[in-house]
Amino acid sequence: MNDMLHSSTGGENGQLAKSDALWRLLRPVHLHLAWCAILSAIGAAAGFAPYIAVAEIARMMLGAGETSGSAVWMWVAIGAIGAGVRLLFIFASSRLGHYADAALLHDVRVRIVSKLGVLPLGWFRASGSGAIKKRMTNDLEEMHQLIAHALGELVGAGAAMITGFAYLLLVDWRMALISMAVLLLMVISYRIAMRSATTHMSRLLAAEGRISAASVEYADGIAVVKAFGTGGRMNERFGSAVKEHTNAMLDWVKETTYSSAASRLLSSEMTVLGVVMIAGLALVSADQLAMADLLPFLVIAVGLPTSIMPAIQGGQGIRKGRVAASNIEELLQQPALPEPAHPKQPASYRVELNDVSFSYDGSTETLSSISAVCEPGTVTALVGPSGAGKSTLASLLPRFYDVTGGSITIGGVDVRDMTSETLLSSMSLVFQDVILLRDTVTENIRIGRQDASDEEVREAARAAHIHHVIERLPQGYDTVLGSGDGGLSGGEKQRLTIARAILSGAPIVVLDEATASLDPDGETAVQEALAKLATGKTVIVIAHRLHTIKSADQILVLNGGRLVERGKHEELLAKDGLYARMWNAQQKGES
Ligand SMILES: Nc1ncnc2c1ncn2[C@@H]1O[C@H](COP(=O)(O)OP(=O)(O)OP(=O)(O)O)[C@@H](O)[C@H]1O
Repeated sequence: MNDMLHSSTGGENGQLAKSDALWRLLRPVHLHLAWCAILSAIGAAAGFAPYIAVAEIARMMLGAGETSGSAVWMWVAIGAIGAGVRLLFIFASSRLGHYADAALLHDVRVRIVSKLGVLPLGWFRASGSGAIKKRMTNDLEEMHQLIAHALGELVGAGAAMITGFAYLLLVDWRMALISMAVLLLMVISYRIAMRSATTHMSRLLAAEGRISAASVEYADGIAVVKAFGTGGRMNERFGSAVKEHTNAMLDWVKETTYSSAASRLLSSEMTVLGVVMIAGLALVSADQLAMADLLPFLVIAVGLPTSIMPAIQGGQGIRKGRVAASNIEELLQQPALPEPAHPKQPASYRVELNDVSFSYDGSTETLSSISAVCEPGTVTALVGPSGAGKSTLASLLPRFYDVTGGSITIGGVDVRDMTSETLLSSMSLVFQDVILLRDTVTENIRIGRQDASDEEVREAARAAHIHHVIERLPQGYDTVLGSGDGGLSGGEKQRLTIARAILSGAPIVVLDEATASLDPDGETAVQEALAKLATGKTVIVIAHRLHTIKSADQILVLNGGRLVERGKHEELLAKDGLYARMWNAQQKGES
């Protein structure tokens, strides 16, 4: 069943495109691979020489051919040379395969990394880290298997079978055809067993996906599971995914019981031996075949099924490699963020939205005709119901995506006319999903400005009201943080990123206020840290709790991707529109 699990997982659709992708990706090592295949074929063919030598010597002993001592020694020499050539050529082919593999994968890795460096940041958000990791690890591993192993295995197995049959045909064509028929039956029964592999495999993969999602959900939500007992929907989801996986597996096993057993029976050496013996002895007793000519079939035909599995596995390796190559090529063909031919430097840090529209899919407008000016030294708050487009609008400033209509300018220069470096170094981004690197606290803050001294890092931490928290950590500023670290609370992590932003000193600050409610002390600390960060800068803040932006210089109220109200807190309350309704609702909720 394991063989079946690894069999074809895709239909014929797109096979051509996948082959093209593989061909293109392998272009730099085409010559290496051709040599690798040639060496492997010669090695595998030469590997038959010792068996042929044994068969020929046995034939001579039984009087079917030349019996001179020199002929025996000649066959001994041929056998020994064949074994030597096999060792040498298979070794050389494997070396060459691994050499081509190292050269190509180095090249592909470099291309992927440089591509990741120029892709729009929005692509990363949309793809998710899992998909990127898959390209960098699983797909590259499949390519490695193809180049370093599968190709050689497939060609070697093919060459071995062709050489074996060619020799057997020379000995006796009838017996050779009988042996071939048994192997053909084996391949046919294997194909029957694999007939519905695609459907079963998709079902199994879907079930595996659900098990993995349910496991992540379970691990992430373990606190809730423990707090509310071990039952509940999470267990149900996990249980049903496991059950579906088992059923899919059982259905497949049930359906393929006979064909699988038949292919195993036919592929067994005993079956080939039995058929060869019966057919051979029948021909011998009918005086159609010399006893000595039966020997090569007992020695060689019986060994031929052993080449079939490597051939099938090599074929599967190539199929998987093709899918991996098409995934990698898809990534390499993602359009890069266009960089300006003649980059400009902004004269100031006045942010202007001019009739900005944006659509994720090119048809539905997520933002429509938004115009506003954010002056340096002021705070602009973006508010509105969930899904109004606040995060989308904020993400257009650092060019996570490019506007689809209108323009965004900084100091009069369109953001698309600045290099990514100029643009990103002009702004600090403080988002809710705090990313901490697996590194020390100091280095996590120093991301803000690489050349900052330890003292400057501490200064920024003090300004962000996080210094005293860091001091209490086991190794202070040298404590190593990272995903899953339990050392810092949500508010503390956010203040750490604020310290980063303070250190960078970027003149524009885009921040997404935390939606998670902090304890009053934590919230005051975050607010004070933000106030320090914002001083004298162009600040654009996505606000969820309206009381935190009461004193903003301007509040832009978004609804359904449109700018429906703008003004200061009091002015908007007096308007008695959407903002006033949101304010009243939040006041009521809090009281
Ligand atoms: N990557 C994306 N691809 C397609 N549509 C998206 C994407 N991100 C957001 N949207 C859609 O765009 C619309 C605006 O979403 P956005 O996240 O900007 O709203 P928001 O006002 O920030 O909401 P919230 O307060 O809940 O964060 C929503 O309908 C959302 O489903």
